[in-house]
Amino acid sequence: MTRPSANHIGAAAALPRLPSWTIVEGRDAIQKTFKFTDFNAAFGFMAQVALLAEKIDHHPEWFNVYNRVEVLLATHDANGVTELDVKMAQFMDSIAS
Ligand SMILES: C[C@H](O)[C@H](O)[C@H]1CNC2=NC(N)=NC(=O)C2=N1
Repeated sequence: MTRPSANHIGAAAALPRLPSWTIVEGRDAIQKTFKFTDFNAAFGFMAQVALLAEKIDHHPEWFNVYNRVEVLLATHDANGVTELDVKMAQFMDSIAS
């Protein structure tokens, strides 16, 4: 797999391709809260994302309580949103049920 570009594109440019995500206030980042049936489903989601994160060396900021996973995506090296974040967001959407 080719690693997507880590060039800065910005949250506003990413959002049209990610309709269910929102822009973070005061920071160039995007966010979404995922809800699952239970902790097992939430943690299964996180485990799948963790495998991609290691593969592309790009890691989400997230917070989990029981069936809820709050995700924030940004590329620290670029000080904002890049194609890596778009890819990660699209992958999360594709595996969340
Ligand atoms: C040194 C290492 O390549 C970097 O810290 C990687 C790892 N994971 C990362 N994750 C995210 N979200 N942004 C980064 O800039 C980033 N950089």
